[in-house]
Amino acid sequence: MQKDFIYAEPLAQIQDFCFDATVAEVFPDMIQRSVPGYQTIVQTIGKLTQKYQQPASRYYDLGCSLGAASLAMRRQLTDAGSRIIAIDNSPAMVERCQRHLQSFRSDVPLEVLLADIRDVEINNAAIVVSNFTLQFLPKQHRDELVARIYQGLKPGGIFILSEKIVLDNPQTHELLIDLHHDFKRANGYSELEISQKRSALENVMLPDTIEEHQQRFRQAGFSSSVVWFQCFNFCSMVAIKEPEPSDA
Ligand SMILES: Nc1ncnc2c1ncn2[C@@H]1O[C@H](C[S@+](CC[C@H]([NH3+])C(=O)[O-])CC(=O)[O-])[C@@H](O)[C@H]1O
Ligand SMILES: O=C(O)C(=O)Cc1ccccc1
Repeated sequence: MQKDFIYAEPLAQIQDFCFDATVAEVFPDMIQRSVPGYQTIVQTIGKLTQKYQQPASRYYDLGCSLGAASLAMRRQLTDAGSRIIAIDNSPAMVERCQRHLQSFRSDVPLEVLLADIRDVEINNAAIVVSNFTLQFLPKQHRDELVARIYQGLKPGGIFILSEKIVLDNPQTHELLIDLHHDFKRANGYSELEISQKRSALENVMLPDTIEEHQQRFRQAGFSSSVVWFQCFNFCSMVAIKEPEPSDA
């Protein structure tokens, strides 16, 4: 695995963070050392797939990067009539994702699309995953996407949303940022790397509060949601579309 040294040297000017070939090349190391609980979250996407799979359904991975969530879902799917659709708008990510996924054999079809998640139709879905992607969409486009996700889910389907979060309270907000920076330091990032990356993300990654996510879920129509994971300012939620009433 190639190590992430992207922000290790002082940069004269810090460009906005983007998912280009340099980032794609070191991505597994970057995400592992930057996102507390990343591995637990990906594993749990697998567990949730085991529990919420439905026959002849679609599974969407929005902002798939190298396909970690798609792979976690595919390992659990038992119905050959299922189909996984992984989407990313970074050509460097999509190219590497396709290459990576080819090395695993499976009966479940998986297509990787180079597209903007705002332009892709979602339908007949048992599960939609956005694992740290919604936070990169302009704020004014988030409500509409979550509403489309709700519409595209089958009854009893779930939306798994992992996000960096902000808090309304400045004191507790700073505390969680501090703890996250400690986590990065413990994983070998220097003060310079932490501060340069923070600047690069400032204009492109705009996290919401947990309450904003919950309000958006309700507005879209989800009958229930839960924060199933939180470590510092990173969390993962599950929103459930009401199942059809059974005849029994
Ligand atoms: N509008 C968009 N349309 C499509 N893709 C997008 C868009 N905006 C951003 N992306 C893509 O969303 C991904 C976000 S990374 C996801 C990790 C992965 N889910 C994982 O489970 O390893 C999270 C992170 O790096 O913090 C990148 O690959 C972007 O190109
Ligand atoms: O590194 C950070 O500070 C993050 O917020 C997580 C992250 C991980 C990978 C790409 C962009 C942001």
